[in-house]
Amino acid sequence: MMSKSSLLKVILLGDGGVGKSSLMNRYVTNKFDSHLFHTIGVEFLNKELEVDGRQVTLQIWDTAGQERFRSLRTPFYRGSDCCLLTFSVDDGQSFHNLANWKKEFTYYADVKDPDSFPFVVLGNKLDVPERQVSGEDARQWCRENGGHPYFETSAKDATNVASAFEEAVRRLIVSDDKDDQLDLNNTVDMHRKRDSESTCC
Ligand SMILES: Nc1nc2c(ncn2[C@@H]2O[C@H](COP(=O)(O)OP(=O)(O)OP(=O)(O)O)[C@@H](O)[C@H]2O)c(=O)[nH]1
Ligand SMILES: [Mg+2]
Repeated sequence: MMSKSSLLKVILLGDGGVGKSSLMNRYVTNKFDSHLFHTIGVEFLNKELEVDGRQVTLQIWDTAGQERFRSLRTPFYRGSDCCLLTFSVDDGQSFHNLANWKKEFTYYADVKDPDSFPFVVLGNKLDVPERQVSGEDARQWCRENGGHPYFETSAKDATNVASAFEEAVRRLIVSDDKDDQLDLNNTVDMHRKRDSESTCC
């Protein structure tokens, strides 16, 4: 049950250089640095926000995408409420690697039901004219791999960055309310069982 002001852990995964750190920095500090160093391990920033009337503290975990840092980042996957699978639209290989990132996350985060886990897919660097990945190909991948929401973003000019993070939170609120509804229904069922017991004696 999400308390009034809930802490939600969102993790950014994807190839080195696709723009994960830039997306986090743009969203939290509204800054963009065109000479960012590669992330080593993980870093996180918090952001308070209100989505559909709910106060949320978003804890955004930014991970190192380079293969050599795999052992440094994987211990931090557990406990994530949402995973932002990130590629850049000017890097076809980073798009083809999305499946590997999803598999790596599912394994190390010990996700019980990957089909219902909230993944959101981000195609970053929308501002770069030389696209290697079309929006249609990306949307098709999302449809065929779990119906994940897809956003095309630019950390450089801030296009769609806030809406991508807010959609991730919205998904969590919706799924949490569904869980609550399920809990509520179970409580009501329990009540009905007691009635039937009382009639049998
Ligand atoms: N044109 C453009 N450049 C971007 C964008 N986002 C990031 N970059 C640049 O791409 C390079 C890599 O960005 P990072 O944010 O460091 O990428 P990363 O995914 O964190 O990389 P790792 O830390 O190695 O995993 C940097 O030079 C950024 O300035 C974008 O939306 N548009
Ligand atoms: Mg980084």
